[in-house]
Amino acid sequence: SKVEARFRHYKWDVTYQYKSPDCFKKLIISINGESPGPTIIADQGDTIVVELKNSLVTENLAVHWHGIRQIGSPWSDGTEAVTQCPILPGDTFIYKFVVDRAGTFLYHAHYGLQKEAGLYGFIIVANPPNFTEPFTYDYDQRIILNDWYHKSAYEQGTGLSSIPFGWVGEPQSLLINGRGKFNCSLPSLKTGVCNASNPECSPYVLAVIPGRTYRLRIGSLASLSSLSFEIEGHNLTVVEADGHYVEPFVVKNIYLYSGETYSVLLKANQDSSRNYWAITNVVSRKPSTPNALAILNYIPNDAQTLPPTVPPTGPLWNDTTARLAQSLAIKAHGGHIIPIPAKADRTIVLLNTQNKLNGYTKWAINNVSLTLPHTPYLIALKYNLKHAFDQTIPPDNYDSENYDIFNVAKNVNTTSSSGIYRLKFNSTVDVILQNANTMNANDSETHPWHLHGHDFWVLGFGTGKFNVSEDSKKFNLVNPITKNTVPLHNYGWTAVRFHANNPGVWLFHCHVESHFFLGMSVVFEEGIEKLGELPSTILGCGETRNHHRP
Ligand SMILES: O=C1O[C@H]([C@@H](O)CO)C(O)=C1O
Repeated sequence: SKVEARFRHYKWDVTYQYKSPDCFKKLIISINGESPGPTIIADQGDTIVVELKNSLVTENLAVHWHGIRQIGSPWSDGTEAVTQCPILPGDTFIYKFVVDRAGTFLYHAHYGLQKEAGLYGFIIVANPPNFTEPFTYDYDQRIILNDWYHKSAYEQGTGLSSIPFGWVGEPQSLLINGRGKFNCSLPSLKTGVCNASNPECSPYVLAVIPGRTYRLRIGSLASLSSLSFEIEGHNLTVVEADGHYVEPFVVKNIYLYSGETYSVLLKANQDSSRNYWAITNVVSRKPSTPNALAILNYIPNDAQTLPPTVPPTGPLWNDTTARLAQSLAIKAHGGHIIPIPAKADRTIVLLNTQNKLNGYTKWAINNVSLTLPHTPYLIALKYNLKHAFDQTIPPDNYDSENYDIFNVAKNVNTTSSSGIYRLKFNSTVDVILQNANTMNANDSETHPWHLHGHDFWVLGFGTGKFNVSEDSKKFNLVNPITKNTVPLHNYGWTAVRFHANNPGVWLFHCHVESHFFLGMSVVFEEGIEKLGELPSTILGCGETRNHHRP
């Protein structure tokens, strides 16, 4: 039984609204009044059409479809300054793309720091009807995790771009399916801004039927935090990661880095006379953000009845070993291994550093902090607008002999550039992400790296400085998982391989929103000459104004 590929049409109006997701009232960015936004539910092969109206009044907008490769539609990737001009206030932009693979994906704003303000959601793509998944379940549920700030995206962006540096700080709360709990009884709060009994911030309730198995699709779109998620008294069996089947493994808690998705199986096999806590907590950074709680409600108990127990506190924030172990445990499911090319045509080593530039704080890759151009790369490359961005090609390596990744660099100054990496079309590329100390002594952060336009094979993770001859021998070429987002653990390295076979221009960046904003990104181009005419709707800014716009 073959189902005809369909068009799925969405009409989204993006507006600011006053909402209290963690009981604290602030302006958030909504889609049709909602945050998290509506879930896109489609079948593999469907064409998604999103008519996106920017009703933010005074702000530009762009939306990225995270994990969708955009094969044949690189202009729909939604990356402002890379694949399109920003959508101006009052304008409507039409995103049109095919969801070519089944799995769990995300979407979120990709202009400035707007993801932080609440524009995010799920994309769930179902398999064809004759396809058998390597596991079974009774019900399919979704959990989207986020961290939450009370300052506006505008205020945060301005702080990050100022001298002295205005760091965004730790988030005020965490949200499970858009609900968290800020402490409204703090004496410093003005009356009326925080209301602990506002129904908008009542905990999310996951109702389960005793004995049944639930597939929980969990995704994180945190702006800063690495998270752990667990359900009191229940194991979780990990079965999918970033839209690929995983050789199942059982965990008590699952770590999620911003931009990752997982499916886990939850069996409702505990004491059905009571409810249980679900919690998410911050890991990797010293937490000063309260955990978010949700309720696992065994039907027919009252959903509002709080579990009789003290909520679990989650794993220790500084247990790097446990987090590395979970990264290493994720392998492609035996029946779903995507064959990996035996070797790479090119290896790019990317050193991640925190730096200064003329007194500003930046993040840099191989001592280059990316500045996004005013003319999107895709358009500049297609129309050969050579002045639109820096033609200097960034380095494939750093001075690894002389760089001490365990200490603050002697000279923390960096450079900035809008230069990009040009990849040979159809070549196989290895990227070694190398972490280092920040500008603070004894400090190295976790960075979730996300690649647009591709999935990559995860070759390996390690601690310390990557050693080419030793560590590359240990790459997993047997059953590596394919993903689009992967953590770079503190003081460690992460190696990935991808096939540069998707004509377009693609960001590869740290998914910590403020780090990307501060330049922690590179840009890959491949096969631009293979692209036909660009849609005129992506034009209109920078040097593209000279090209025809209807
Ligand atoms: O970019 C960052 O800046 C701060 C801190 O290093 C300086 O205040 C922090 O934790 C980051 O991730």
